[in-house]
Amino acid sequence: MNTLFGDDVLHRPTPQLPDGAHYVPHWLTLEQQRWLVARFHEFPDWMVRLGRSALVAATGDPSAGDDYTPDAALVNYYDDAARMGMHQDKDEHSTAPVISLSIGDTCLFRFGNTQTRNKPYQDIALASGDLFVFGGPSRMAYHGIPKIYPGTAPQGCGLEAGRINITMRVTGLNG
Ligand SMILES: O=C(O)CCC(=O)C(=O)O
Ligand SMILES: [Fe+2]
Repeated sequence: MNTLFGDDVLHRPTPQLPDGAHYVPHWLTLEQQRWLVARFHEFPDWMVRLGRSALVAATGDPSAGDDYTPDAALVNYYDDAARMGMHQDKDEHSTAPVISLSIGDTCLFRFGNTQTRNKPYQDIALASGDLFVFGGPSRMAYHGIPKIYPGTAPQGCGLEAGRINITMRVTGLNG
């Protein structure tokens, strides 16, 4: 085994598991692991194009998307009771804008300041189809979702209930 702490060093006793639980050590070969990891780098071109056109629409600057190449997207599903606490999007090592698209139920989006998770903040109702961009001096603004408004998804948006939010990001990571 080609690892620093193989099974000979890091002893991994075979656990006794209850019915229905199955543990298969080393099921994936290294080649299969490499293949799977490589799949994570296949960010779809259509989403890069979507991100670029969103930036152009948001800023009104026809060249705003030229240097923008998102390499990650987070998709969150919110049911009636879901919330997201105030936070900064700071896992990325790039200062490029975050682009947020909303589909389904309207939510209350709390968009705050870059210093604290508390006031001053603004509450904005993000509805299905809305685009929100936070870049430049707002890139590190605290934000969160205190509330979903159930039953507000428009007919034809593809979602019967709940809300989907897609955020595109430039991670600035090579990994
Ligand atoms: O759902 C939203 O509009 C915000 C999502 C968000 O802040 C995040 O995914 O980091
Ligand atoms: Fe966020």
